[in-house]
Amino acid sequence: MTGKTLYDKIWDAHLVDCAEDGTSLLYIDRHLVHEVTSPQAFEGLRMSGRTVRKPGNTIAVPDHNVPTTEGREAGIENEESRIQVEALDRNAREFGIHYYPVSDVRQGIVHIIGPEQGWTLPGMTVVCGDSHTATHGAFGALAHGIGTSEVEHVLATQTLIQTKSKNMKVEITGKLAPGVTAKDITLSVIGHTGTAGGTGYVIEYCGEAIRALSMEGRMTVCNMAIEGGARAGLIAPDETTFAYVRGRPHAPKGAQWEAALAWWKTLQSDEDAHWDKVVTLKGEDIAPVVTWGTSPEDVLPITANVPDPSDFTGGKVGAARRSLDYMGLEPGQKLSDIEIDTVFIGSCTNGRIEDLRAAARILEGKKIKVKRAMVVPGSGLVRAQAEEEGLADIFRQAGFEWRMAGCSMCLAMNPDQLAPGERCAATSNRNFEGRQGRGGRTHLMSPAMAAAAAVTGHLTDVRELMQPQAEPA
Ligand SMILES: CC(C)[C@H](C(=O)O)[C@@H](O)C(=O)O
Ligand code: SF4
Repeated sequence: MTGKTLYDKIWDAHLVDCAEDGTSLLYIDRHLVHEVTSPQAFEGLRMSGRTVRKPGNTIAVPDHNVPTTEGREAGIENEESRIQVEALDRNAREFGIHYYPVSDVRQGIVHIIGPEQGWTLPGMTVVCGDSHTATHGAFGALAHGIGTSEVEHVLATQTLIQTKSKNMKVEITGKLAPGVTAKDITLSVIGHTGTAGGTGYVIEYCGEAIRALSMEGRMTVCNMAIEGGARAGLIAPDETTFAYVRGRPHAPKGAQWEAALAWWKTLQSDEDAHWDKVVTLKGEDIAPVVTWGTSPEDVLPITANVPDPSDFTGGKVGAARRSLDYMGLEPGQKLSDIEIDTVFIGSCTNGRIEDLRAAARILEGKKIKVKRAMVVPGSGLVRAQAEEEGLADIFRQAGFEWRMAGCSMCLAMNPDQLAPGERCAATSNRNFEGRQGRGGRTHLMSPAMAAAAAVTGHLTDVRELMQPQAEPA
């Protein structure tokens, strides 16, 4: 008998039933809810006279539609947005689930506050009506993004119908060079596999370069598993994970902590586990990257040039031509010559404290050369910590707007939007047409790279701005 992968282990531990055709019923430990994909689900419960099966394991927060300017408690102007947030307010109170309203300092992007509050723990099944639920896989939790009808199903039953995916291993060997971050890893993997490379798989990220990442970095990597087509992303829990989780408000305490820890330590893929697909990248080969097109797979090292559509084959020729047309770029142009109008630092990919620190390190003592730049911390607590550490002052002095927590310009469901043709260096995860506002042009990159673009006014190799590191004694 072959061994099990981490995915197999969590799956088996939550399997309630499996039909002959493979249709399975999984028990769900945590259900995270936001205002966009939940109104009809709660309405469905109401209409059928049902309640939430496990209100104590269900956590709601408004994030996509919330304004990020101060005084936002006064209300939301846009009617559609206001209706969604008001519905969540009402549903959370009526169904008695945990709730973090905008007035609560713990409010933030759902995928940031789950881990922050200790709701996300190793070995759990976590679901949310949101594709970037993959983020929680950084803890060695099996985290599925689900649709609104599934949200209703989980609310009512605390279970989810799934068929099992195949196992894919993505190994990043060796060490990252200075200036290279988790975002560069995850974008480079998608550049390598394509946005469909993970279709039908759950990815486990492993290897020395992954082990060396902080929890923040691991969340950045897993966040984008979905952009590579995978059902979920996972990283086996280790001492870094346990240290992050310990003491969080909803993490187990005392004897329960000890018992949980003993189980968590078994959550690794066995040596002889079977992998249906394996991808290996060398950490040393990964460069700071940026996207040039309208898909996350359109990614290149910052030292490269804009590609020529004729470099591609098949359907990609036309896709590249359309991308370049939309992005207003010429083949052969140096990526580092592309001028930027706006910088957006935030999102569930890169809106955590370490991301803000990395950007602030580049910005310290400098001024922005772009038309506008904003930092949108991923949660109220990230914002408070950044203020305490003096990062907010660095951002403000550089000319950045210092905002309240939410999804913001990651997808422009609130007033934070690009104008047609406006070009943005963004730390988020999707560069689709119109993603940040109709006609807006998005280049994805790491927080340090976004900060570098802010101070030079064009896409920039962050390594040119880094202080030389002192040699260790
Ligand atoms: C609005 C929501 C359903 C959507 C998602 O599922 O990912 C959003 O969070 C996004 O990033 O596009
Ligand atoms: S920050 Fe962006 S990617 Fe993340 S949940 Fe919000 S809209 Fe989706």
